[in-house]
Amino acid sequence: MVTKNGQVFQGCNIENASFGLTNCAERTAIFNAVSSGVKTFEMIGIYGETDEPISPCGACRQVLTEFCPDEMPVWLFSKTGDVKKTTVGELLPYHFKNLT
Ligand SMILES: O=c1ccn([C@H]2C[C@H](O)[C@@H](CO)O2)c(=O)[nH]1
Ligand SMILES: [Zn+2]
Repeated sequence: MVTKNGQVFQGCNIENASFGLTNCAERTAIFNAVSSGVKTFEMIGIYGETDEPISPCGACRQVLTEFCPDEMPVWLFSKTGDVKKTTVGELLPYHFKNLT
């Protein structure tokens, strides 16, 4: 995750024996930044050991929408170097927003 002021916060998949509690790399990176007091983001790159560019799960998409603007670039990478560029808003259209 690259912040507006040029910092880079990394994340990794943090697995748990109770699978649903696993924290994906994307959310780890966001929480890493937020827990360091940084909440303005420029772009995120997501890498997977996959044949196709990896795609974030629904939970990470929701968290991305809450901390990042819809137009923020999201770069998806595969193990072979293929790259796909998308945005937070494209990944989760019509997303839930806090209305209060
Ligand atoms: O089969 C899979 C698919 C995705 N991820 C994780 C790795 C990384 O945290 C995130 C990327 O979206 O998903 C896995 O661990 N296993
Ligand atoms: Zn995820």
